[in-house]
Amino acid sequence: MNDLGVKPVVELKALTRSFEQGGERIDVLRGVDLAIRPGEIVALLGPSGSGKSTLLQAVGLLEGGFGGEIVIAGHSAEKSNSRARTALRRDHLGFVYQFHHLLPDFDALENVVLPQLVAGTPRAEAEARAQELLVALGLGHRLDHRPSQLSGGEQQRVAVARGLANKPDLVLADEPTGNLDEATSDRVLAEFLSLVRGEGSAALIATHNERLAQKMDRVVRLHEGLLA
Ligand SMILES: Nc1ncnc2c1ncn2[C@@H]1O[C@H](COP(=O)(O)OP(=O)(O)OP(=O)(O)O)[C@@H](O)[C@H]1O
Repeated sequence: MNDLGVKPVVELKALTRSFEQGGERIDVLRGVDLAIRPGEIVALLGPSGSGKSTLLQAVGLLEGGFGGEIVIAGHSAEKSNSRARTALRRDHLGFVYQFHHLLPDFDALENVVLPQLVAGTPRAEAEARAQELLVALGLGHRLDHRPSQLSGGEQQRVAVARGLANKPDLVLADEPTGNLDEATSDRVLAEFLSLVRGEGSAALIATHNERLAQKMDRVVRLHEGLLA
């Protein structure tokens, strides 16, 4: 298929980010260019400290201080005020955090329902969607369990469902299975990728794991502040 004219879900143009540490300046990102097409699953590889989380924070519009340009679904983040950036995040992006970010006082279903209510989805619709995602991830019998009553793999599946709940155009994930054992990590990642593919979302997934990265559509590597 000729994809000329297909608008990327995200475009980074000459993205830079520096930090001051002990009076010294560290240039973590030194001019990163990246475009992700709709539905494309991209692995972001790089050693510890290479700037993967920093890059994901830029795309997630979670922090300022970046140079260059970030364009989400055709909208330039620099030209948007904070309200418009919040809307861009809500309408286009999903975040899969590690499972310790789940809300401990809410059960699995509610953890997936809440971000949808925040986005304005009516409760009945949000509950149906949450249930559908959790069932697809094999958690149909765990809907009313709180995170502390779930295994690590189950908690991470809830985090996956939560990240996909609002049907994002682009899912951002930072080491989404990093704190699971190898077999569970492989299983949860396979389910995550299959769900993302089924939904037609794009994804940018940071990982140290070369083997897991090979299961994605494209691998990009951060090296000395640039993407290879
Ligand atoms: N808020 C900050 N203040 C100062 N330095 C920072 C800050 N955030 C990140 N850094 C530095 O930027 C560099 C990149 O950090 P980052 O967390 O993006 O790397 P990473 O590739 O995600 O690492 P890991 O794989 O270990 O999570 C590191 O040297 C880190 O110390």
